[in-house]
Amino acid sequence: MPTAPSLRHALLDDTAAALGRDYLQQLVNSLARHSGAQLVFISQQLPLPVRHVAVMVASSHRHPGRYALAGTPCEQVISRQQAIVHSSGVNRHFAAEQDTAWQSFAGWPLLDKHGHCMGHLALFDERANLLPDTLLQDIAPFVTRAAAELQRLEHERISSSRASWDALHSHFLRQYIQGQPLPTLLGDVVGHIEQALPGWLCSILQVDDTQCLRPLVGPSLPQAYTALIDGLAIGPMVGSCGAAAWHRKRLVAEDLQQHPNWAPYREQARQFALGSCWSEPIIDSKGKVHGTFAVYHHAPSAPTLEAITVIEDTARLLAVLMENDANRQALDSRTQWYQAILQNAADALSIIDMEGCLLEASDSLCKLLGYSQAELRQLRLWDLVAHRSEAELREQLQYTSEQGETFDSYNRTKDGDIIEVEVCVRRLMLDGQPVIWGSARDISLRKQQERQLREQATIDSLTGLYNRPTLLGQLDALLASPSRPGLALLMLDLDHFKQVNDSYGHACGDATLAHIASQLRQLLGPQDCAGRLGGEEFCILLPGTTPQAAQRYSQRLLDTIAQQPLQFTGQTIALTASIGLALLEPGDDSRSLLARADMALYQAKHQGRNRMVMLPP
Ligand SMILES: Nc1nc2c(ncn2[C@@H]2O[C@H](COP(=O)(O)OP(=O)(O)OP(=O)(O)O)[C@@H](O)[C@H]2O)c(=O)[nH]1
Repeated sequence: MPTAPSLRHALLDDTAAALGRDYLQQLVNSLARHSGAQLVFISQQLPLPVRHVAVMVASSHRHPGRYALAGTPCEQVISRQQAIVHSSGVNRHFAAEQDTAWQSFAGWPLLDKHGHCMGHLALFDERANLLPDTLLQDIAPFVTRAAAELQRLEHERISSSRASWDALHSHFLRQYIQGQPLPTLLGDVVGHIEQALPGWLCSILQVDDTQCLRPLVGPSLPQAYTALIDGLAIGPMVGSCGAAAWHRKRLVAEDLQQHPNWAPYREQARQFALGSCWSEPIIDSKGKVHGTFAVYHHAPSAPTLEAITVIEDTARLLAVLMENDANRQALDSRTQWYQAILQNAADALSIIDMEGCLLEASDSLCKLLGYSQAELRQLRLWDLVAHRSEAELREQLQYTSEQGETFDSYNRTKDGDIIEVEVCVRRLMLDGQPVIWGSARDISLRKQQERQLREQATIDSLTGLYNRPTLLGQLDALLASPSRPGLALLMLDLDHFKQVNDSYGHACGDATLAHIASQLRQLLGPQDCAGRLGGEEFCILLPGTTPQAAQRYSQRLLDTIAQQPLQFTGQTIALTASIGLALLEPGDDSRSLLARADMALYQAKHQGRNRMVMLPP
């Protein structure tokens, strides 16, 4: 055995130019050569099962390969993370059943920068007192360097395995984007992991809206076990997955028979031969816990750094997939909802771009205008709107606000009919482009009804002449005009109309009134107007007339009535009427004018009927 400085120098010389695995090999060779030890090796902790190591580099083929630490002096080195030297009698430190001739032993733990033990450097010899007391000190810098090289190799291995995981993750994301359904993908992810890492039994659980666990994937777990988990509420002490989801952080139960969270489930764990369960919550970008990704082993086991990396990366991938899928589902149901609105809306809905092209049209719009969806998409707004030019409509598209506006418009149908519509428009952004959302309602019927109502309110339905309020309104309007041109007001009343009703019936009376109205209408000039004031009494306004012309008109009217009797159901009914005529005088208002005409009519009746009377002013 060389002296301490020369051992250090010898090791330094032998290992100076080496790196990584070469360094470790040179180190054990050099140490064996210069110490004279029969076996020097460096081990690495195995991920599984726990407390096993594998010899990585050795100075001789007498090394044990993979072995359990229990019952060996190496166990103390690794579990206590302490260097140990036995100058003699190390065979007593082996378990009784291990028959070994080793006398001298020295072991150093190889720690990573976090203090985690990666393996150890061991020296064995069958001779006692071979190793100097200063060995621990002398070799310390080489142990540090060996640990660094081991860690570097481990990082290299992890990063190359990570690169292949990353590639796998990209593959799954691509598959998802291409439309692969989520359940299939989750099954594929787990399948890949279980194939790459023998002994891993993976499961993906979902946390549902009621905060209960729902198994999604777990091909290698017994079905009866999966069924037990189904519906379990998450909680701070609920196994590994329930607790991981609850605390939103990884929960590693290395030994299910020991871990407090598994106390209620120990029997099941034994029954299904489950030894450990490491569970990682699946948390999306918004912090929502979608579920858990868990790894079981049949034997108790602790995850290595690499295993943790795989678990974390997988949970991250699952979070992306599950978050996107939830968004996709929400979007799908929203899109379906919009489609349902679009297709079932009573109003005609459309989305139009700034060029007037129809991007979307509801079935009700097709029905309203008589076009098919395909035909509508070939048309522009100006093909469908009547009475407005393309330029006007383009301008309106530009100035439509986000708040929206409502107005009446006219649409042209495929058959060329014009329909009146009430339109509601509003500016929206669609895929980053401004568009106009429009809703049109056919108001032709409403407008027609409004017109009818207006007519009913102004026209006497039996005769088609103005009714009393309208005629009096016309009179007021004429009197209010600043020029106040000459105006004659005729009050006409049928003679003995009661007898017509009594002799021929009420229907004949009605026909009589309509007959008189038609005769009256034929004699009206373009400025004149006539109305039925009630019963068999009519009123005629002759604006811009003279007394003579008004008298002539009155006489012509009386003559026409008398000379053109009513023909009713084969019977000829002779009719006459009386007229009271009043001419507008200065200072007259409608009341005084009407009163004078009334008075004149009364006199006409009194004087024998079938005549016209005009009272002097
Ligand atoms: N058929 C019909 N009869 C009406 C209507 N409005 C009023 N009458 C009838 O018209 C008649 C008016 O009778 P009177 O006021 O006595 O007038 P008259 O018989 O014409 O006699 P004089 O005016 O004095 O010549 C009544 O019998 C009313 O019932 C109507 O809309 N239709």
